[in-house]
Amino acid sequence: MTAQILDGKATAAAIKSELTARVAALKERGVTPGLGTVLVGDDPGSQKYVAGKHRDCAQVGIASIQRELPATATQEEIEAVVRELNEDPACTGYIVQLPLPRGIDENRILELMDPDKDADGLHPMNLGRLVLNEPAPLPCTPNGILTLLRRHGVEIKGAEVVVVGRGVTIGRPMPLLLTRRSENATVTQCHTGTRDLSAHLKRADIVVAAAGSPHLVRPEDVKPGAAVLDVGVSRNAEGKIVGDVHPDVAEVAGWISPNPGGVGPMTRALLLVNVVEAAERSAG
Ligand SMILES: Nc1nc(=O)c2c([nH]1)NC[C@@H]1CN(c3ccc(C(=O)N[C@@H](CCC(=O)O)C(=O)O)cc3)C=[N+]21
Repeated sequence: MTAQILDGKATAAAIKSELTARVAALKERGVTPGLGTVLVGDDPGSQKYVAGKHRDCAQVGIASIQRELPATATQEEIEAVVRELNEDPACTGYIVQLPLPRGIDENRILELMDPDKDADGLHPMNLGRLVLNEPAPLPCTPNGILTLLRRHGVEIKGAEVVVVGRGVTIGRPMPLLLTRRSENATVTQCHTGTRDLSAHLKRADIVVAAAGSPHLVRPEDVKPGAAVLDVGVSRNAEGKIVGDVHPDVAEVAGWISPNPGGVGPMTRALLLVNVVEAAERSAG
């Protein structure tokens, strides 16, 4: 038996088609959602991700606002672009592509953003709202993972979930989403300081592998039938994506998210959801 696929590509396509109708309805009310992106430097990976986001926007009818700065841009120059997007009524939501070049204070840039235009859900105000159970744009990757599980009928309520990683975009917010009353999962967060990762993984009904450590999750550590989400993005010598989950895990797991084609497309789809929801709120 081999695991069933948590098909991020197909699920993202379904979400985008639902959004197309909501965007059309907004336009009839005179509001066009617009996604802004701020890209600093010329990292090919970042350029590719940002290009993908604008392609998604075009598909659902969201306007694109692209701002690019050279790798030599100063803190003040990046902040000026952020202030400009805060003021721009055509920009209903935006992201600052991370990471920013060395020497730039990333947190200061994020704090300067208008929290109501935060399409990533990573502004400190919105992370605070998440902790306080207040409505807020949700971090795209954790929300994408949750949506992927829900739409494949994987039971979250009561599940033992192990999150591997404690990064700001996935590891830290993921347990906050999973432990809401609406989800009711039980979460263990593991990280590089965890003494016995295998022991935790073996008990998990759902594994979210977001450590950025190639093939960290091995088949002998996975409970038969578990759902395993591979969020890791490392690259091998040929430039191909290597995930945090060993390919043989598919022989043991009940569900597995391919990588690519799993969590990545879902992250992009949930970004669009945040943009459309912000525009709907601003339309009243
Ligand atoms: N402010 C900010 N927000 C982000 O959401 C953000 C960021 N900065 N910095 C970088 C990471 C990375 N990230 C990805 C999103 C989609 C794919 C994706 O769709 N990947 C495709 C394949 C892409 C390929 O083949 O290279 C897939 O998994 O199928 C990948 C990576 C968003 N990030």
